[in-house]
Amino acid sequence: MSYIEIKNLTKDYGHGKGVFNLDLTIEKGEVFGFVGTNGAGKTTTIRHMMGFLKPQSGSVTINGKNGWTDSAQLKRMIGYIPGEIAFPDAPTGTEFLRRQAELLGLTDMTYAEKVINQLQLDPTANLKRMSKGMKQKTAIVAAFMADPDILILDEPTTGLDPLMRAQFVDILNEQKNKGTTIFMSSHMFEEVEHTCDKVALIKGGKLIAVKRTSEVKHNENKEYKIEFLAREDYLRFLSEAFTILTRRDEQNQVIIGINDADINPLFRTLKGYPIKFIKEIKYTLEDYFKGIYEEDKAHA
Ligand SMILES: Nc1ncnc2c1ncn2[C@@H]1O[C@H](COP(=O)(O)OP(=O)(O)OP(=O)(O)O)[C@@H](O)[C@H]1O
Repeated sequence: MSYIEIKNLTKDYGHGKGVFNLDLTIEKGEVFGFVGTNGAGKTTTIRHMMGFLKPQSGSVTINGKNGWTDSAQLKRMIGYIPGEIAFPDAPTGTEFLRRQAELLGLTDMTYAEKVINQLQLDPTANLKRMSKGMKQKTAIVAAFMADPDILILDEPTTGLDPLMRAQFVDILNEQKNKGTTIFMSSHMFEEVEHTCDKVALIKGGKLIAVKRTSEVKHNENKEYKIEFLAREDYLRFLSEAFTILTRRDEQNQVIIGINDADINPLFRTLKGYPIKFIKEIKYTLEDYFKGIYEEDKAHA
């Protein structure tokens, strides 16, 4: 049995909204990204995982425990960041975190303080007057402070500036190295591409595909952009035996598609050409899912 199992999960809000027959499995220690546009069903799925919603049909099981009937027990072992943060009434961030720690039976605040420092948060501020980013940072500290075995994070970087996003990725990676199982939603592929082991795409409440990020990174089909210094060289190259994907005549530029096995012949050929530059165009997770999306549309 997988560490987290979502089986046939359905919540039909009507008018095609909700989640439908969702199946997902997450292994212990895996970092799993859950991507979808606004309204795709990410929060609905996560709220079922946290036991805030009862499945209409299907189930969520985490570490052998039922997401609905064992939810009190599960909540104690999961660090959770909700999609919309609504803090209980507390005068300051510090007081809120103190109460959270008390609820969790946490006495050692060393790790909480480490995260506070990493995020450069001043928790002494009035909770109600905190900026969106500060609130988000406070929620991150609250979710991480007990150093839980599972983290369920609903768009955790909302409101964080790029520098703080990078800090957050560092904290995630520390957790990943410790073996924490992490499930995080996002509406951006680039955000999950470098942190997650696997990424799932949800659209209209249905699972479109799941992909291991290493497979995308190590894709053996590459694209290269090459720009030639002289027109005649550019024209001469067009008749070589390479797959030309795009021609940009006015810039003497081509984009070629090539398999790793043919890289050496390419560079041998290019020795006879004065080129301005050659650059690999990285194949991204977004490229992969765009392809799946298009196929899905074509079959719809
Ligand atoms: N209680 C509800 N009653 C009716 N419709 C709902 C309810 N909760 C959510 N929905 C609808 O279900 C769909 C999925 O919502 P959900 O919040 O899960 O999306 P999401 O992927 O988290 O989106 P976002 O990125 O905007 O947070 C949306 O169209 C939403 O309006």
